[in-house]
Amino acid sequence: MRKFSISKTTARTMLKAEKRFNAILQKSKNCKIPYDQLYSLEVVQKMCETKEKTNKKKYFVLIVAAAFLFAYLKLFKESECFIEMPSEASKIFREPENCDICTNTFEIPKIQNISKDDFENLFIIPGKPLVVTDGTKNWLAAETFTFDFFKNLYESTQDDDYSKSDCQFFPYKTEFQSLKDALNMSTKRSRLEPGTLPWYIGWSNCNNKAGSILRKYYDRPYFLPNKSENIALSWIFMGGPGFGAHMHVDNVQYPSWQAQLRGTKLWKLAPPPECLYKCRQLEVTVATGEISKMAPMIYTLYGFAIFFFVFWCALWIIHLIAIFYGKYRLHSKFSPQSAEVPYPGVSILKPLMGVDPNLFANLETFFTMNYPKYELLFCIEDDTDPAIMLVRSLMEKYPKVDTRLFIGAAIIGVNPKINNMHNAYEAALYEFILISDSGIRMKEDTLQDMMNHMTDKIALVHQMPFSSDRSGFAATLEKIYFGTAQSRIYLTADCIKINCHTGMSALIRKSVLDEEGGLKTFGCYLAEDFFIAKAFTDRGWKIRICSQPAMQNSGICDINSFQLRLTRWAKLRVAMIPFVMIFEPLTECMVIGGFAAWSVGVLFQWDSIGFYLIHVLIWFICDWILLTIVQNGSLPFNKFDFVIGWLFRECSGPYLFLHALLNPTIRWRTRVYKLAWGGIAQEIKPRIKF
Ligand SMILES: CCCCCCCC/C=C\CCCCCCCC(=O)N[C@@H](CO[C@@H]1OC[C@@H](O)[C@H](O)[C@H]1O)[C@H](O)/C=C/CCCCCCCCCCCCC
Ligand SMILES: O=c1ccn([C@@H]2O[C@H](COP(=O)(O)OP(=O)(O)O)[C@@H](O)[C@H]2O)c(=O)[nH]1
Repeated sequence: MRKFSISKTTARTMLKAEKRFNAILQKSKNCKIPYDQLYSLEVVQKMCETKEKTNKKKYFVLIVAAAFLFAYLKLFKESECFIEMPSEASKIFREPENCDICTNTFEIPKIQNISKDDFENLFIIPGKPLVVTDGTKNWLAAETFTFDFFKNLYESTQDDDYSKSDCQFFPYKTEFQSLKDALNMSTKRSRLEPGTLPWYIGWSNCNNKAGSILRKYYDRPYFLPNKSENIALSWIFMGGPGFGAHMHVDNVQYPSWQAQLRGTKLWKLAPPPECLYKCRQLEVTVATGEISKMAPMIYTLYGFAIFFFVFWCALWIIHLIAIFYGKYRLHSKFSPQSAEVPYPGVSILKPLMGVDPNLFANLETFFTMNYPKYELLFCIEDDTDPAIMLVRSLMEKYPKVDTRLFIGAAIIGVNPKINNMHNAYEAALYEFILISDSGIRMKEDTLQDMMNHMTDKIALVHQMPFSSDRSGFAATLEKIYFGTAQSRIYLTADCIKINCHTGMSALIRKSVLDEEGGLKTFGCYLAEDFFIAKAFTDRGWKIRICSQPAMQNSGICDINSFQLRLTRWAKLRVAMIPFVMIFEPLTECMVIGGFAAWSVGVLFQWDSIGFYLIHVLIWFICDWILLTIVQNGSLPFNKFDFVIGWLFRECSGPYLFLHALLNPTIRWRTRVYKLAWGGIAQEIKPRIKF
């Protein structure tokens, strides 16, 4: 039995009927009834009729479909596709772009004299845009192609097949229905005269006669590779400002170029939606005579991204050097020198100014040092300074310690610390000088440790600034700063032999300083420490840090004075070494993290926020490791205090540096100075009497 296209109910009925009919056939066979007699049955005749009718219907449908196909092919025989995709649907169903064509492209380069090979390799193959500024040299089109020229051209060539199906006309925002309509606008309007409606139109030329005339006025651009094909269809766009084409997709299969024959045109290239997070919008203004090819290139921003990324990598190397060098150099055990080679004598200069709550205890540590031969030379500028009383009481307490008190400063330069120490320096007995600031606390063996590092080629041994254990947030902050941000640079600089001597505690070979003219030579600088070390290294001597960090233990410990001190130091550094102005802020975790996060976004398309957070976390961990190395024992605060103190320091650091840059005058204790580039200081206000 044949099956027809039928509903389910009908199919079931037919199946039943078929079964019954088969049963009848079987019965008729069993009863030996011939088949031709069955045909006489009414039901069989009806069934045959239905089959014939159905066949006729089928033939009819086939004929109609063939007729439609024939008509369609006749009508649309020029179309490439059997069924055209509606233009809106083609945008939805277009294949996604490979974003490599626009990733890392921030600018459209303007180039001249480009070779065919360069054009092909640098722009065509990677699909990048460019503007060739000498693209239309020797063309007559720039002078010839005017509105009137096109009007005359099309009027004189109208009989050519002007209405070809591939002739396209874009009226944009104008009211024109066709090119003919547009070319018929008033002369005033065509010249964009004030008071007339603006216009901007574009069309593809499909007029063969007009095409061959047009081609006399321009050439194939010189930079197009020989093998590149030229499509005969030319597009012409003209009009005034403000009425240009809207943002659209040019669905062209080949790279295209556009010559700017008159005026200028702003091109905006937007990435397709699938590349929005990888590419950015580009803009370029193409001037008369320039040819632009659409696509981008890596430029200044890319250069910056590489710079920041490399700088960021260098900082991680500095982190590692500081950690490993700190572990190796700091707190190393030493064996005291044998009695046969006795320790040389040391004259210790203690410049004092005023009294703080810890001064007595700090000074006392100098009377109890385990060092065989030294003298203590206290220098106090002002004879009314209460520090005099304090020193005298210590001298009485430790009469066996060789101690002298120098009251009154020599005026040999602007640096008050040098002025204060000058008389004592001149009276010093020993071949080594220890300059030690008032807030420094010594351990019994600190001077031994310093002297142990004073080998033959070394003329200056200094202590890396750190701070003693004190309570309060300001003390925590100080310890975090000196044990992390400053130690990092200090240790790395010492490791790679860069001068970063801070003069709060420095053992100096006096003979070398005398060769430089003594302390007074450095009285013109506020940062005498830096210039002393520089003079030594210039003479071929080495400087190095000892294994014990300097324990600053001033009794004045508050956030404001700490920040003022850091700002003052920053001003000194900037004046002495101007490159610090740019590089120092970049050594800050939060600042370089931001730049590096941006860089990796540009260079590798990594997620900037995630990168930044990981950067801060690892930086934080490295700082914690370094701080524990510098402390070499349990810290006087817990991890939570460290987190708060560290965040405060890291966030305030860049601000303090900026503040230092914006306010270059320097206030140091009772005096105010200004610094010239190079570090020479000048006092600008008379001394303030407290
Ligand atoms: C790729 C890396 C580039 C690195 C750029 C480095 C920028 C510097 C960053 C941080 C600064 C930390 C510097 C270390 C300590 C400086 C402390 C300081 O400023 N001290 C000055 C003031 O000291 C007091 O001055 C008055 C005196 O009487 C007191 O007794 C002193 O305590 C001091 O004058 C300056 C000393 C030297 C400063 C040198 C700074 C340049 C450091 C460049 C190091 C580069 C290391 C690069 C590692 C790769
Ligand atoms: O006018 C001054 C300023 C400072 N000093 C001494 O110089 C050393 C460093 O001073 P300060 O601690 O103020 O400098 P900082 O370490 O903050 O740069 C200390 O011993 C001060 O007593 C001095 O003798 N006269």
